[in-house]
Amino acid sequence: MQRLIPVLNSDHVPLHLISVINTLLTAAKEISHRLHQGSLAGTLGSTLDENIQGETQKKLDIVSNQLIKTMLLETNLVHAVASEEEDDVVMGNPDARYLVAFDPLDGSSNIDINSSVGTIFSILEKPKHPAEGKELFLQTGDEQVAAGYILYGPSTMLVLTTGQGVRAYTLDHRVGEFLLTVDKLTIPEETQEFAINMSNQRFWAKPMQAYIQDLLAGTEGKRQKNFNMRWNAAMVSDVHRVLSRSGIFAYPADCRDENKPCKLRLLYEANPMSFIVEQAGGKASTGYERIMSLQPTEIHQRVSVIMGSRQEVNTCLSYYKSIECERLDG
Ligand SMILES: O=P(O)(O)OC[C@H]1O[C@](O)(COP(=O)(O)O)[C@@H](O)[C@@H]1O
Ligand SMILES: [Mg+2]
Ligand SMILES: [Mg+2]
Repeated sequence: MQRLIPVLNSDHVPLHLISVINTLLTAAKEISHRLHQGSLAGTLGSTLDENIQGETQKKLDIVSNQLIKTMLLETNLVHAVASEEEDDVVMGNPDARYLVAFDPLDGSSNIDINSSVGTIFSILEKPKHPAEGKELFLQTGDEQVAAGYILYGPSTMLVLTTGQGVRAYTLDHRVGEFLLTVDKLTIPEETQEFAINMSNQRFWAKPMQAYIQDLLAGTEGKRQKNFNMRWNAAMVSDVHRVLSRSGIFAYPADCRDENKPCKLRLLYEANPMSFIVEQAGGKASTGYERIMSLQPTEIHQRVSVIMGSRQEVNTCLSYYKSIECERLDG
């Protein structure tokens, strides 16, 4: 089985970019170790703090953030980092080329129940125009030069794209290396499986309500087939299932809180996962526009997300085209 770095070399990925990816993986191996130690590592549970978005921080959110941030900045290859768990951008080497945005631990409510979580990252280059601080990261998803996630499940996996398709690697704990286990990940175009938090149903806009209603109607309804539902409550593992065996994943805008209509973050979650999904032949949209074409205005911006099997996403989007209603995400 091939190791990660020779694969990236054969894809002609620039050496400094390989080093940045490799640094992220060094941090991920440490996170994986601490997760596997569970209570023994003394890092389960919450802190008394909240992040900038008012969410309770788990101890492992903080530890993972610290590990990734410090290791990346120590390389001297990173110009700045932006993290879900940091209020502001953290500056690194002024002469370096790369910017890394990351969600250090995704699905962190799963930590204390010993269920799957992940790390998501997006790598950009310093823009050509003069920019400072947050402005550096206000680039569309199309500008990403690499994106990936590490899924800490029964095995620890890396799913990575540098814009040449998607490959999956599995961490061999005995040698401490990620080994290539899927050379070309592709999402089947059609599916009979969906992933959405159904408890928010009454708060969705009409198009999503109507679409899900037709899925639930099964063979007796318009779709004339039964659909299965799965929800792990960690985007990484829900999207990983979609990548592995087809499906549609959605966290649409809703009207629970008018100040926060969307849950998932554009820079740390939606853009990197959209890059991976599109590179695997799938599709990713807000319901109205392609996620990777959105011009970010804030680093912690949130966005409505619908992604997965191409034909199924198109079917879902047809409801947004045909049913008129006010947009909940403004
Ligand atoms: O609590 P819910 O509605 O099930 O939401 C789960 C969603 O929230 C998230 O956990 C948010 O990520 P964080 O844990 O990084 O805040 C997503 O991974 C997941 O899709
Ligand atoms: Mg997350
Ligand atoms: Mg997180």
